[in-house]
Amino acid sequence: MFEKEGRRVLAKRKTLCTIDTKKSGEMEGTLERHSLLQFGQLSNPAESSSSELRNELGSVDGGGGDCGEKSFILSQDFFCTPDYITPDNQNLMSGLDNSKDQSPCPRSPVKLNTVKSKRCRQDSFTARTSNSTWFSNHRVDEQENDTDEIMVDKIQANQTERTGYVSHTAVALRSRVMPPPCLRNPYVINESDTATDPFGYQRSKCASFLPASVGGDGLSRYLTDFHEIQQIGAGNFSRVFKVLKRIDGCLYAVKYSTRKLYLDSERRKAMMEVQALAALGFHENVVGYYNSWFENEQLYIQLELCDHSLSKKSSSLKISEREILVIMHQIAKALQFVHEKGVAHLDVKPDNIYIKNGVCKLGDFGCATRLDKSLPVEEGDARYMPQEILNENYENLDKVDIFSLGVTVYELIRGSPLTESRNQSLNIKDGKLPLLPGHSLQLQQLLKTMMDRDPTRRPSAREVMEHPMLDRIRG
Ligand SMILES: Nc1ncnc2c1ncn2[C@@H]1O[C@H](COP(=O)(O)OP(=O)(O)OP(=O)(O)O)[C@@H](O)[C@H]1O
Ligand SMILES: [Mg+2]
Repeated sequence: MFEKEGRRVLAKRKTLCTIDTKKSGEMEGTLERHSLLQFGQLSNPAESSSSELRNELGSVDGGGGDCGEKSFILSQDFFCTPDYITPDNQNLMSGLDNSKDQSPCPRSPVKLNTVKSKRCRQDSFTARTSNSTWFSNHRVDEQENDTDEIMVDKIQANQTERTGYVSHTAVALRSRVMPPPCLRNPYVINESDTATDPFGYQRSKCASFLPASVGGDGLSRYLTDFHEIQQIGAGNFSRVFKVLKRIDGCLYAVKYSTRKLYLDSERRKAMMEVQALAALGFHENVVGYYNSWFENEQLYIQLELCDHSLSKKSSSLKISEREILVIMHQIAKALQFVHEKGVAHLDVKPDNIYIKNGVCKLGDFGCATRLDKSLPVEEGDARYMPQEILNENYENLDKVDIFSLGVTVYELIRGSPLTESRNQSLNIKDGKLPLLPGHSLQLQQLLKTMMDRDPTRRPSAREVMEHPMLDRIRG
């Protein structure tokens, strides 16, 4: 039944596309060109008019990236959004309140049609489940197209019955018409959430089905929704890009896995990062999370865009004690928030602390786990890990983060990255810090306790935050 209805949506999509192509006008020409570019159907995208557009856009976005879609991006004007900013103080919950702004946007019939046809294609399953009247109203138009498609379905069903084999095409087709699975988020600790969750049943029912090939048909959500500006970072497993979201005209960071995640188990593991971010919610010192999706066997994560990571700052400039205290205070605040939610980060280090407008944000939740040890533990960068975790003692995971914050601050004071050297690492893991000339004894003493070999003697995140030495920056 799902296949049939999905087929109807596809057929409807075809109908809408036909209507679109019959219309003429400047915007339509631009969009058509845009989609040709996107699907690689223009033989030479660098040619005349498109290179003109690229030049103009280059002056808007700072010159980075390939931008052959100037008119398309300028079409953001239709949506009444500010240009080229990442929303500040993005409280995701309050962001949902539409009641405040009732001002209407200018309408463009051509634009609306185009969006509608795209929507039908991408959100076919959502439309099917959420708007059954839409389907009943359009049944007649689609019956002709359905006939062929139902035949294909029948043949496929017969084949499956006979051989037990499900063809690749059938799986791909099903992944387009079945709703994506609802997964239980292991980082959400409030039991009552699951009790009242209307999707609880489906969650367990389809938890083993994680399609990761959406976009394999040539439709890329990343390219459709975002204009890539430039690469801003790379980790062991991912690349991070500064992007402009076409529909809201704001800048974001999009991180995607460099490795293809073919196995269900690999995808589940990668998803833990977004599940942790989603469960944590908004905090000014935690990098903001907006969205995530699988495409082409890769996980894409849309994040708040920050200016740079702390490692860049630490290697280029000497940091004053006051700045050190501010960083320590803000990351301790982030850790207190994270720990209070029952989560440990387990990869605190300068690379994973980002700065935005002078505010520190803890990022990269790829190793985040539950404090109650109900999830597997995968420790982060060994240079910042205390001895107990290397001995697989997971009793005080929150104190692992405190140790790593101590090492991070020590590295910032040193002004050069820690090496993998065994001696250096042994001294640090034993809490043996060399004297740090030019820095107060009080700070050095606090660092020593944060890096104590015994995790129970390390202060909690709250104790670090409320340490009297930090009064200097609070006042
Ligand atoms: N939201 C962001 N804003 C700005 N830069 C970012 C953002 N997210 C990541 N980066 C940059 O990209 C780099 C790599 O990101 P990230 O640490 O999340 O990737 P990773 O592959 O998980 O890393 P790791 O190698 O630590 O496991 C960061 O060090 C940072 O410089
Ligand atoms: Mg990282």
